[in-house]
Amino acid sequence: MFSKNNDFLTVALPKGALFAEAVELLGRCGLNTDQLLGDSRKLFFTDAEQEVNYLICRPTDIPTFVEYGAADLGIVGKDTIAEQGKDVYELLDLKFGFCRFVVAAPKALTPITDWSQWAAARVATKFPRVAEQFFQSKGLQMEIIKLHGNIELAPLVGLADLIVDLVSTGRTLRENNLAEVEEIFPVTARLIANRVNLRIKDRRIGPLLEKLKFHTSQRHSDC
Ligand SMILES: Nc1ncnc2c1ncn2[C@@H]1O[C@H](COP(=O)(O)OP(=O)(O)OP(=O)(O)O)[C@@H](O)[C@H]1O
Ligand SMILES: O=P(O)(O)OC[C@H]1O[C@H](OP(=O)(O)OP(=O)(O)O)[C@H](O)[C@@H]1O
Repeated sequence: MFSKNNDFLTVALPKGALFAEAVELLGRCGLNTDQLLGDSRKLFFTDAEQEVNYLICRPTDIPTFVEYGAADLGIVGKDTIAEQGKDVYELLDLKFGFCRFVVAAPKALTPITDWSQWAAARVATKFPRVAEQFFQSKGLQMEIIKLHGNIELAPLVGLADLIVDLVSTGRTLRENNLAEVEEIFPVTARLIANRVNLRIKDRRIGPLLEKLKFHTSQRHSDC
């Protein structure tokens, strides 16, 4: 059962691309993650011995669970944090989930050297806030079109002129005849905390944070 005992630490984990590495990192820090490794449809797990609850959440929902204190800690990409601007405390760069926010365009139209010719262009993205801020910093007022995925389709079918999206290997751009125009900022997974619970549960969060710092610094020097 999910424990509502206040001594328990509740950690929100992102299902999907970041899940396996998040679980592996917590395991390295001494948490018993065995329950998380099975093929289960359960959305929460409780480790009564270590007094930890784990919530399995959609990545985009992690900041909400943490902001409201339903989870004390969460693991989520910097992309999601930047886009949502929720009131959560970003504790640590976990140094996995490496990717980059980029502007991309149909390959034939790149490189773009003169942005003034793109004023009022249509930009498809899952991240309207990040896109808006980037183009505003260039003094450009673009028409931002919010999509929920497969953003690379938009320029191919004339829905948009440009996209703002995450790139890791670059394969999705390449296979859809798009090319990177400009990097916006790099992205990694981050540890976030509820601002109030961070103080109240310092006894639980402090030691875990120290272990995570140690293991993420090791990880960096491994690369
Ligand atoms: N190609 C990639 N390479 C590395 N990391 C990535 C890549 N794509 C996304 N990520 C990172 O993984 C996080 C989760 O991505 P994932 O695709 O699992 O979920 P999502 O579909 O974006 O979330 P949701 O289902 O809540 O909309 C992203 O927020 C980003 O930080
Ligand atoms: O550079 P690559 O290694 O090809 O990775 C980039 C792709 O990964 C992400 O998509 P995801 O798989 O999360 O699907 P989505 O389009 O539904 O967000 C991102 O939105 C790109 O489409």
